[in-house]
Amino acid sequence: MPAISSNAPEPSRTDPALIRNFCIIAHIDHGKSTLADRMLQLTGVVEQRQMRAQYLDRMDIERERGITIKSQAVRMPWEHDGTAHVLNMIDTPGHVDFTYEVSRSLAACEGCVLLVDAAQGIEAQTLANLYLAMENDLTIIPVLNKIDLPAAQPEKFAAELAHLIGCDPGDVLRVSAKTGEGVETLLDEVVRQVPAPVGVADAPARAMIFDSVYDAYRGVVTYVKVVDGRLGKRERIQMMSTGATHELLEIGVNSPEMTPADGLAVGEVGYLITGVKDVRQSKVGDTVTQQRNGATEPLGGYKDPKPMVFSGLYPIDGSEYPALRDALEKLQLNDAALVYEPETSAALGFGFRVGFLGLLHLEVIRERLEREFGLDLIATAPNVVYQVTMEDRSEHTVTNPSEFPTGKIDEVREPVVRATLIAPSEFIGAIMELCQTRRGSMQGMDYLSEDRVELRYTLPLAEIVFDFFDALKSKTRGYASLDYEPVGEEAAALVKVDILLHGDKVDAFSAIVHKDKAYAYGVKMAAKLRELIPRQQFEVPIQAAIGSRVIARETVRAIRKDVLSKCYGGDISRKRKLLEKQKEGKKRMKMVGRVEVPQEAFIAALSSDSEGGEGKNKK
Ligand SMILES: Nc1nc2c(ncn2[C@@H]2O[C@H](COP(=O)(O)OP(=O)(O)OP(=O)(O)O)[C@@H](O)[C@H]2O)c(=O)[nH]1
Repeated sequence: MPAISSNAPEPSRTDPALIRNFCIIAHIDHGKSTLADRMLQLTGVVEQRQMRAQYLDRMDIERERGITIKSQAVRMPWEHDGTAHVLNMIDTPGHVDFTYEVSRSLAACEGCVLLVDAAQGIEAQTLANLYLAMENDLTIIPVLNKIDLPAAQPEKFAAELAHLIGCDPGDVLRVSAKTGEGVETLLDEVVRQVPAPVGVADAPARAMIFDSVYDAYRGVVTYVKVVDGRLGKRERIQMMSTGATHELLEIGVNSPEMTPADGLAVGEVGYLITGVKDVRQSKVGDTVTQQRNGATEPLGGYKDPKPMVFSGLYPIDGSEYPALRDALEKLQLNDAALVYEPETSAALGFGFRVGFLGLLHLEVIRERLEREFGLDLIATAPNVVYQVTMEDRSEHTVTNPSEFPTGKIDEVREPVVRATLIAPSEFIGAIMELCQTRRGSMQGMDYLSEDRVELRYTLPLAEIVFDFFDALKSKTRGYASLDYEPVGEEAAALVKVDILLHGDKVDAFSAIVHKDKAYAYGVKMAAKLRELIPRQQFEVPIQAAIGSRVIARETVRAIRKDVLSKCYGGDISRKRKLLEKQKEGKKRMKMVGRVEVPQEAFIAALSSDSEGGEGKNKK
């Protein structure tokens, strides 16, 4: 186990003036992990020979145990001008779904490395992360990566970056995370440019939680940055948002293995273990203090993560319902943002309505449920949260379209996002057209360089969650990048469309849509179901309706399926066998009023694969 290298001061005895806390922010694939690996190697935290093996081993363990044990913050020694410094490199979750968590991680740093691929230039996530870093007043070190690539255009993109953050193109560092070129200079610049943390050493301890992960063996591991005072081992600590107290079983730093220490002092970054089993008891953004003579004022704002997107999750095999409940419970131990409650649907049986931070979060959870827990699931179309004000001024929060209130509605509000799209300028028209059809309103447009452009839109979140990204990729041949952040709610002309089979509502297909799109939705769903529902012994009308007004109709014609028709003659046992067989088949049928529908039909109708068209992924 690599110990903290001998030239680095011990935790809790480090002079804050020698500490530098920084993170690397980048668009996906611009080389953040590779650069981090190179830094670990150069600072001697991981030996050259072990580098590859070590990281692959780790991933195996992660896979086997199904947990994330990747270090959230690594302590590295670095000598600059003959003085031993401590660099804490803090990892940030890269995606917009986890913006709150990103901003907490950034709040634990004083500076950041803004890494941009020298062959690609600035992308949407680069900007989103940059803005967060600016909000947190971080010192920004602009760096171009992959300068070894033949396709690299360092001059062009250095100018782009310099223009964006307002510096001289000559100040943009150039590195190759792959070959290691320029990385030493970068580490020196981190020491030179990033300010040392400041805090009051003899005040009551205040430490900010910037991450907490669940480990099957050790319970919750909480990552903190100590802002004031000192946390010592075996102390009793208190979570300031809830007042809950815990004994500190272990305190230490990652270097990159967990290395226990006596304590953590001002400006230091490390981990705490208290034996709690549920990440919700150790929330990102909360402040930790001592129980005795603790601080009275928590650090900066603490927010509960708020689910933005909801979907119903149902086991395809109804007997897997308890397994699904157990699996969700387990995932929640490591994911404070995951919320769920039981729900029943006439069409799909017993399941859960699950709330997610965004579409990526939904996909990750769904995939984990299927892969790690072996569940076969059907998910209803994702929907956002609507606020409905009735004429009598009562307010309703709607997370499930089938629960949309009936009666006199005054106003329906939906969440809107501010989206940033970056693409080569030849695609401006295509992007504008797409945003237009998704009810977007343009806020501005800037040229990043002569042939690349940034477009800013506000868009209803509901228009983005479904297949916006896929449509964008296919219209721009994969060249556009997208990022967005919630910016509140807006009133819109929204209506609920119900789908009725033989006069009975099918809850799983109710949707809240803009009134201009209600007709198209109704026609599409009715046509889809007509294909999928087998003929019955009577005629089955399929209708789409807004309230009591029918907006589309299809009909499944009647058929009499007489299984005995071939059995003239009188073999009673044969007849019985056939009737038994027919009964078996009916077990997999769901009854909607009088209509029998095979569950497969619901599943097929809900899966977006059957849609085709622009929505499908052409990555
Ligand atoms: N040629 C070259 N390739 C690089 C360099 N840095 C990273 N790469 C490659 O770029 C790809 C993405 O690198 P990662 O380090 O995984 O990027 P990342 O930003 O961490 O990506 P995510 O973890 O997916 O967000 C990998 O195939 C790397 O090998 C570089 O300096 N030169």
